[in-house]
Amino acid sequence: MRIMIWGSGALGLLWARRLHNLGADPVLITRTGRQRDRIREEGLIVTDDRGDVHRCSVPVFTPDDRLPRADWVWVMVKQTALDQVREQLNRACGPDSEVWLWQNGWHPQWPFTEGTWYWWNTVTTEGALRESENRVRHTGVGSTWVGSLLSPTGGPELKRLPGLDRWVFPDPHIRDRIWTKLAINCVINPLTAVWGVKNGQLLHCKEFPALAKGLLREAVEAARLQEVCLSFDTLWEQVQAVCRRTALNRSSMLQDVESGKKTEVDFINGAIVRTGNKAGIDFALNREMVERVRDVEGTKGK
Ligand SMILES: NC(=O)C1=CN([C@@H]2O[C@H](COP(=O)(O)OP(=O)(O)OC[C@H]3O[C@@H](n4cnc5c(N)ncnc54)[C@H](OP(=O)(O)O)[C@@H]3O)[C@@H](O)[C@H]2O)C=CC1
Ligand SMILES: CC(C)(CO)C(=O)C(=O)O
Repeated sequence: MRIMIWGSGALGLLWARRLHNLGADPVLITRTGRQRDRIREEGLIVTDDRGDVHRCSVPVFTPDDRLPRADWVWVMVKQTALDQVREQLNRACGPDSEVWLWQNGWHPQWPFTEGTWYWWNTVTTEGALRESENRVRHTGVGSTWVGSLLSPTGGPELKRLPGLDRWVFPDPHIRDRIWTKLAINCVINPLTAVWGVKNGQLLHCKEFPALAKGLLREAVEAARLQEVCLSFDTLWEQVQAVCRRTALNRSSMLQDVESGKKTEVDFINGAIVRTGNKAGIDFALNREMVERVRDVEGTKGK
């Protein structure tokens, strides 16, 4: 069973070690030759959730190397790189390959259908932080769900990798789960990025409750347009719970802003705005978040 992890960032490095431990045959893909060579020379180093440090080595390539065929390709790049990777996948996918998409947010062309391969979407509540080219820290133990956006009964055969079912669960309603996470992210991510605060600090900001509830109301309405039924009250509870549980974390959007990278805002708040636009509705608060995050993107050095 060969699983190719396309994208050697936080999630990719975390899962490479986990798959290695499960006895799978993981292969990592890095964007740059520099990261590939570093992982080849030094291995990858994972600090687990208890603070113990583990080292392991796995085969690693760049997309331009000659790639082995993979049974499953786990695409673990940000949404901002997904279109580029999509065009490169035939370098590793055969007719029977299955592609798992691990991104937060909603891509405007989902569900993907190109190629002969199956496309699966996942949602994960794991937390991982990349500390260097070959080092990652497991910051939060969570679970992962996988399913098909096209058919509730579709999904990968998880038994192909014994032990995987400890972390990954089939979900016939993966669209609902994606939109639930997107709704939570549409509040926490832009506000932490724009105000420059950690997740827990949001709860102490005076403007937070009104703004968060306004963003959530729009998210619930957008989800309805995507045929997903979300409960506003449940989401508001979940947002506050995530802020408390991850109080000391810098959201992924804040981290991207701080390191001068493009954020995933177009696929989170932007997905809500686009869904509204198609129905002739202006989701003004989410639109404002897209604009405000774009304003701070690129203002900090790399
Ligand atoms: N980290 C987490 O805890 C969680 C992340 N997610 C989601 O998972 C996705 C991945 O997140 P995360 O791992 O944190 O992101 P990272 O930015 O840490 O990693 C993404 C990796 O993709 C690489 N990459 C970009 N373009 C290519 C390419 N063309 N070919 C190969 N590799 C490429 C980047 O390389 P380079 O650095 O060289 O640009 C980087 O190493 C995101 O959508 C995120 O929202 C979801 C839940 C939790
Ligand atoms: C849940 C949250 C907000 C945790 O930081 C997250 O998913 C992110 O940072 O992208």
